[in-house]
Amino acid sequence: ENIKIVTTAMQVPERVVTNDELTELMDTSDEWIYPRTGIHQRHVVTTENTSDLATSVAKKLLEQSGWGAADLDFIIVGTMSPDALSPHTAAIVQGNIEAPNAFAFDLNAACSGFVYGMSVASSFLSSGRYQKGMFIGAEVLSKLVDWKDRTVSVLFGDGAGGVLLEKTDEPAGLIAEELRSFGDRGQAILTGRFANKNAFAGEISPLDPYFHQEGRSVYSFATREVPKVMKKALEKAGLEADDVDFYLAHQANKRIVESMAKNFGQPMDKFPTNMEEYGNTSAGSTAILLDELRRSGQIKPGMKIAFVGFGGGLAIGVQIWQL
Ligand SMILES: O=C(O)C1CCN(c2ccc(-c3cc(CO)ccc3Cl)cn2)CC1
Repeated sequence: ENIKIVTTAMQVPERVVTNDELTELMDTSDEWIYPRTGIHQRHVVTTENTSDLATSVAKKLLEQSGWGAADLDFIIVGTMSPDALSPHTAAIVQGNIEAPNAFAFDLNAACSGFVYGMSVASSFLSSGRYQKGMFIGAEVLSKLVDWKDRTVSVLFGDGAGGVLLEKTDEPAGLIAEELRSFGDRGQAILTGRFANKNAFAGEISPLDPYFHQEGRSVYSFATREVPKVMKKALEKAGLEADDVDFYLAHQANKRIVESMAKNFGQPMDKFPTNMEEYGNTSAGSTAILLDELRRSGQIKPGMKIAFVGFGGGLAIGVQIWQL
């Protein structure tokens, strides 16, 4: 079954925080942050929560496509920073845009959330059970980091991006995917841990809920394991690296994206980056990049695009699409 990405949209909070502004909060500098990460600034919420960013994306998607909210069969939100466990963020969006025929749920695959979400959404459509769907990657990571911890708070940003998908007769759709998990290495990226406090467990030491990562081991995970998964997806697609027009990699770290491009012998302009502006927005990052490239006309129908997610879990997801 063929599937079309009908349109894309993004939403980032107004408030920009530059590396220089962070030096007022903690002992850091642009000279430390930028060379290691490629990040100059990030957008941070002031009043909005994850569902607000996602709702803005949803409204733009409907406006741009001419679809009515009642046309939607489902709304999936990929997030590791939901407003709450209940109601889940996708349900809040469904209520906000008044989409009576859409069932909604969140999925959490951390920074692979966009790819895993596109996999689930496209599978719903390929099954023939549903016709029109919305997938949004949305994060407010600023609530998960300790803003006194300069090793991680400088890496992340808030933002959301999404797509509308529908079945089509056109020769467009998912060509191949490879989704992998590495649960044995999960301790390398931690956040949002909360301790059990039931009346029967006796004294439990509280867990700190903040973001912690073993930068070096995640870095080597990303540079060693991700290329293997990309090669597997290309193999399944019967494609060579040169056949793909753009590789949209999770925007965690510019050095990692550069090493991927080098690994595949591709020019950097096939591995566009925008972490300079947004930092790492986890499940939002690939969707935001896709929207910017579609709006600038760099990504067009007929192209072959690879989405490459990697991060918390640890997990990796690669999908190759024919637009
Ligand atoms: O300390 C240093 O010199 C540097 C500072 C920057 N580093 C890293 C390492 C890993 C990540 C990362 C994080 C996530 C979590 O969403 C997902 C995916 C990745 Cl690849 C981001 N930055 C390496 C060490």
